[in-house]
Amino acid sequence: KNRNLVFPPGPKPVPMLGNIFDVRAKELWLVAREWAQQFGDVTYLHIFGQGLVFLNTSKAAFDLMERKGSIYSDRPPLVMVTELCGCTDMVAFTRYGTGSRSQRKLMSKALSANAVKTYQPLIQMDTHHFVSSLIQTPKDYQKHIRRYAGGLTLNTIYGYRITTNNDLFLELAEECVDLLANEIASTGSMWMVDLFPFLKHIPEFMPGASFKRKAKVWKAKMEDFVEKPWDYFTTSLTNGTAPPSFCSTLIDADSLRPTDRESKEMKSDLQQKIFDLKWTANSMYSGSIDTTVTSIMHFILAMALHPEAQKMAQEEMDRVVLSEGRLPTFEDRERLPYLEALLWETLRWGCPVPLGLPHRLTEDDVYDGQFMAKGTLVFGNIWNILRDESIYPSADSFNPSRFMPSSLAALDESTRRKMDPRNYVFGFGRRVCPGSNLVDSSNWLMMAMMVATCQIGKPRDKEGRECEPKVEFNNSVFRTPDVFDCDIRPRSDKALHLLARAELELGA
Ligand code: HEM
Repeated sequence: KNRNLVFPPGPKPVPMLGNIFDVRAKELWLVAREWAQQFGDVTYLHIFGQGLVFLNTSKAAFDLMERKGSIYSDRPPLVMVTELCGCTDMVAFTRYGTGSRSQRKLMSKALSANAVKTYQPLIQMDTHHFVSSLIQTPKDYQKHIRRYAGGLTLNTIYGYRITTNNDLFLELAEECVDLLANEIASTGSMWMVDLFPFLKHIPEFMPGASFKRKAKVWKAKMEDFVEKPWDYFTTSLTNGTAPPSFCSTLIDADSLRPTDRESKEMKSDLQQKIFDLKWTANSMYSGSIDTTVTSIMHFILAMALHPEAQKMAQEEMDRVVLSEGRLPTFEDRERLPYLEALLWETLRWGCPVPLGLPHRLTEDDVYDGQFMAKGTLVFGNIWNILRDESIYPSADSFNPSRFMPSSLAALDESTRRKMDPRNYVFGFGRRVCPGSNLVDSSNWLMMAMMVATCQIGKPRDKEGRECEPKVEFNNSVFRTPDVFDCDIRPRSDKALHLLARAELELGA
């Protein structure tokens, strides 16, 4: 409409196809950072005319996704994820409107800072169990982390207790979350059917319709992922054996057995409530597993690669907590500033979801004289923001001291506020991650317990010499390291003794 308006700058597209050859499925954030360095605050690309925008600075991300939240909060209408694989009502994919709002309301209730306090005993028990298993079989560290992450959510959400690393619900969840992140809704590779929705009508047997055959298999898995834990919950609720959980606080057994006394409207309200609850529960479950696993793996990696940071955290822990003959609890948080700094730096350095999830623009917009069309997919370039040298000098290095009160005190208030990585790692605006309070608590205790009881180092060769671990990232949405070699052992007999005693006390 206005010929003076230009799109934001970006890599040169080829005719018709656009930037299809610039966008890659794995570690797209590395290329997105190079674009940020070349093109500035905002990068624009298109694939077959579908606009993609990367907001490369905290200012651009807040100006648009926060301040203009009413038009930057939709999600893309992905045909493959929603219509073909049946995930329309998973919160991360819900369109902006009443559906996503009512589910988010339920989640903010369940995951508010106050509500999370009520989960602390459970978090404590699962964390102790995790650390004990880690010390017993350190080589299986990734399996233990997965069990911890899945177990904690299954327990808090459905009241389901995992008893083995091969639990069926856990395996199903892992498979489905992996499919979602790396196949069905992978950030860097789009399905043709998402760009050309009419393709969904191609019959399954036709050449080129392999996506439909895949979707059929995946849809069945996704149904199990949503229904099976829910069935477990409703059965235990009607049997009267359900322990307290997110679901049990929001619905009672009588509501699951509607009688003839209820009017049609009451029945349909109830059905809607059950539907919302079932999908909200699944959304929290699916949203928490890979992100939690990723952030804990980053911590183990950081400790293996940076012994000086581990030593400082251990010295603080010994002085403040272990000297009192006990292990850390949530009450110690204020008195452990280095551990706090370690938590922040691990989130910043590791950056579990480097490009967040795409937001969809619902009206044409102009930012700094640059035009963005309705329908553009907008990514907060969290990776680039957390490596901004003006906020985090020597941004590629792991340096928790940058967040110590003494370093922060030397900065002005606005820079201090800007530095907190929790402003960015959980995304932006009205779709910001609802799990941040839970992560803040559970990751803190996890790190505190590992610092108190474990010695984490680089792997050793046959002669016992330290060697560099091979670290690779092969994911598309989450920055999860592939399993890497490392050396994890108990810190001391004292730590082992305290752990055994605490486990007895907690009944973990
Ligand atoms: C270190 C851990 C975590 C990180 C770094 C993280 C990060 C994120 C990010 C970047 C987003 C996208 C936000 C946006 O679109 O702007 C997101 C969305 C989401 N997260 Fe998390 N998350 C974590 C843990 C969790 C946990 C523990 C839960 C649940 C208990 C959870 C549930 C969700 C859900 C349901 C969404 C979709 C929200 C929506 O679309 O409205 N996340 N998360």
